Amino acid sequence: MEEEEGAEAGPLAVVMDVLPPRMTPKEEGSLPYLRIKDQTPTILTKAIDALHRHKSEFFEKHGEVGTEAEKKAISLLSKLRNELQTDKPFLPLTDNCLDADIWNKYLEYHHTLLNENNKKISWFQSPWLYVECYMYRRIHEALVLSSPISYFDVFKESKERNFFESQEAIKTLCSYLQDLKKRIENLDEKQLKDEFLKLFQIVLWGNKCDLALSPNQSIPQTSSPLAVLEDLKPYILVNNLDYLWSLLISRKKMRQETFSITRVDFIMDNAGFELVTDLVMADFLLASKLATEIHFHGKSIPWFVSDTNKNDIYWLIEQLKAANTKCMSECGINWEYYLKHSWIYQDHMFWTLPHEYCTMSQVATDLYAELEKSNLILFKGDLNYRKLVGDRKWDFTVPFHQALNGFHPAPLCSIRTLKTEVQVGLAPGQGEEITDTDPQWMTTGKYGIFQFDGAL
Ligand SMILES: O=P(O)(O)OC[C@@]1(O)O[C@H](CO)[C@@H](O)[C@@H]1O
Ligand SMILES: [Mn+2]
Repeated sequence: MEEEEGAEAGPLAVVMDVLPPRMTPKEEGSLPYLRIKDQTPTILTKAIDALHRHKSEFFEKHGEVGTEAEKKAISLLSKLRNELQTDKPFLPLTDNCLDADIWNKYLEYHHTLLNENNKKISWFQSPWLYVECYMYRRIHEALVLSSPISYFDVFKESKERNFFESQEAIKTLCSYLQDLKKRIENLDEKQLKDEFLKLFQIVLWGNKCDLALSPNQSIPQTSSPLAVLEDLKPYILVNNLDYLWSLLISRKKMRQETFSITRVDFIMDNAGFELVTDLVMADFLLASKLATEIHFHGKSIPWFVSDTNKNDIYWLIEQLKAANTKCMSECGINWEYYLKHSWIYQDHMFWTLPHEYCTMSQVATDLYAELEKSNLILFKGDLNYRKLVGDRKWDFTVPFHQALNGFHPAPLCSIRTLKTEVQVGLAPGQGEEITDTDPQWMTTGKYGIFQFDGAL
């Protein structure tokens, strides 16, 4: 057990005096160790390759200054890769971005936690969540310091490739949505619930597609995403979708008398196919009147290779509008309109800090207050889950509510395929039973959860 860090958690330290230790790459052979050792250098190498490939574009746009900037960014990223591989201490950020101060304070704070046996804040000695987030922030710093090409997203091409390679699945989904919207008014409650459950499962399995886990390969959705849902049901380890349905349908029924709005927030994860599933779900929630207001929360900088930022959404919509399949272009036109008029896109810097979510009410008071206005917050993906439960070595049976450690802005649900060894809220014996038949169950993205917390 680890002592809670008062400086970071503030008053929370009083509520929770002991917490399980955080995941860390310290131990050779552990999953965090292997991911930092093998996967992150590959991600950096691919980022460097992306800059190389755009050399002539930088020259055409900016002349010699562009070429110099490309060289500078490459040398900063190579230096970063070297720091990582030789386990050098973390350096403070030197750019002038708004969050640099918070990052540097976080580094200082981790220094204050050090004791005799734990000598430095470095790539293999620090909490894994911090190490990974720090790497993506340093990649951003390398670009920021390389003006005039600071705008360049080193992961853009991989995100775009995922979209193109998932064309068939995207077409199937768009066509399904357009057809569903035509008949939605005539569905009875049971039929509507069936569609709700079906689309949410598509959203869940869409999270298999992240690119940080397999930097060398894109995982496109080639088969029909709808046809495989029944076969995948046994892999849903926690299924609280009924709570989500009860919450939204009861608000819809009572809305006339009591509630004026039902607000659903998506804390988004990956671009490409997964993003399409989010937009399909949002469109369905509004068309079915299960929700009246949708907020999307994206990342403000390139993050964990495939995470969605504002440009990725607008790029996707342009692609859909230009598609020569009617259902896709219709989705593109509708979603562009919704983003102008009703869907709200926000990208708070907190989402790209290394902090676990139980600190949000102190570190990002404004964002916490914003989320308190929601009626249901959907946290997409593995990284969001790690931040929700603090990336700690919890027992499988610890209740989700407890692992959230005081983070309860509104009813929330994690929708995540398992890619790291963090999981709470399982039935007694459930985790051990799966380990017997499938020892890799926590890391392959084969299993998923819909895990809800909140009052109904
Ligand atoms: O959040 P996502 O996109 O579902 O997954 C992100 C991820 O692949 O990146 C990290 C790689 O080590 C892990 O947190 C996780 O496995
Ligand atoms: Mn992601």
